[in-house]
Amino acid sequence: MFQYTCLNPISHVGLDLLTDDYKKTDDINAAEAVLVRSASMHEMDLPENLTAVARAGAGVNNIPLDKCAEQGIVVFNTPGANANGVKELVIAGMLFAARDIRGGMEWVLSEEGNADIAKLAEKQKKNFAGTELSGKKLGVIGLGAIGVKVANTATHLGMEVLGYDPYISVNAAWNLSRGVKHVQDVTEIYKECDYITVHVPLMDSTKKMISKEAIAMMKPTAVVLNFARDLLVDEEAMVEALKEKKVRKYVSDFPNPTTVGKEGTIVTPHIGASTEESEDNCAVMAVNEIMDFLENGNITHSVNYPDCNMGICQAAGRVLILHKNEKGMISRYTTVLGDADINISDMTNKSRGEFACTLMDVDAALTDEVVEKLKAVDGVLRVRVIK
Ligand SMILES: NC(=O)c1ccc[n+]([C@@H]2O[C@H](COP(=O)([O-])OP(=O)(O)OC[C@H]3O[C@@H](n4cnc5c(N)ncnc54)[C@H](O)[C@@H]3O)[C@@H](O)[C@H]2O)c1
Ligand SMILES: O=C(O)CC[C@@H](O)C(=O)O
Repeated sequence: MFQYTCLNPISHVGLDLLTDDYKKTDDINAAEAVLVRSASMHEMDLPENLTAVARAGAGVNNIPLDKCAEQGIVVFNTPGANANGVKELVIAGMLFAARDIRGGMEWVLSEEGNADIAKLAEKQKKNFAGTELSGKKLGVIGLGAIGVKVANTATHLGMEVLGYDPYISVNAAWNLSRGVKHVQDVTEIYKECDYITVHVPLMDSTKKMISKEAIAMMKPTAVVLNFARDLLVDEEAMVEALKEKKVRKYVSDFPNPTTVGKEGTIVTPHIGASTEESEDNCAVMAVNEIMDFLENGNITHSVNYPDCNMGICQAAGRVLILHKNEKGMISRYTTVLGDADINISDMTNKSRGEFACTLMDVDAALTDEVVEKLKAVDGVLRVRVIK
């Protein structure tokens, strides 16, 4: 029986995949797996029992990835599972910035009960006029799951699209419309674009990447959209630029005291991924990742360990070892198993930065003594006997 806990509401479409071998607990100390969305895990003590954290979403800045890795806890995310939901809201964000849809709706509500509203509207509508997206230049910074979808859709709206991503994956490049111009220098986007949208992960290297200097390069008519994370933008500088009419609008999905209610801001309550479809997709992917990890030791879409997969175990036993990426680790495991007269029938070893994993199928079940010897190898962070 595997115990899991949810730190945020997770769609039942995903949770329903869990078999009778899984039990939900509210006690994190009893849980082997955590399912989480945006709840911050940075201040949490990570219990001994915990072996896996699945983020039902893309951004993992709410999870202490290295601390988890050091404790042999594998962290997963669900790449692309909510990308369409975010893309659609980004397009809505552009439309809300282009035309005063909200002002117009508020005016209509303020005239509730006015029998002459239809006539009055014809006079008032000039106050809510705007511009069209077609023919405008859009710059997309970060061409991953979301950025590619936004860029491709914008080409269908008649926009001229510039994309910037020095680390673009082969898969993303394949999916990118040929109509998108791939720029090497992000300042081209800052200087030339009418709409600039950012879709990169929040990391030390991307914090405040939309800096005061970047904002100063923008056109006074520019609209900046941020559906990634608020800390990616120097928002103090942004609010100042909006006040001085040096940029036109800032559309953000991350409410905070710096931006809410400030001139030129349009802020939504982190609802980019809040669609039935995105929530279901994320939950299904997260639950499948957790089940394959707990039942088979396979790692798919991890963000702190390498991916590693040997399918379903057909041998007498399987063991997963999470360890430091150091020289000589495998020879130490094979020595322990050889000394115990246990043959390895299949094995895979993968590394990612400082961390690595070794998955081994063996011809005999491992005794407690052998497991203790594997745990005692210097550099080993966790040993999980799968079978
Ligand atoms: N508003 C929401 O509800 C919501 C939902 C999903 C994701 N997000 C945020 O959006 C981010 C992006 O999501 P995604 O699914 O597209 O992720 P992704 O990993 O598929 O794409 C991120 C892209 O950013 C690129 N990148 C990294 N550093 C860069 C840099 N310095 N300059 C340019 N490009 C850079 C990467 O190469 C990658 O292609 C997430 O990390 C998350 O913070 C928000
Ligand atoms: O879980 C959510 O609603 C937000 C998800 C989003 O911020 C993400 O990074 O995937």
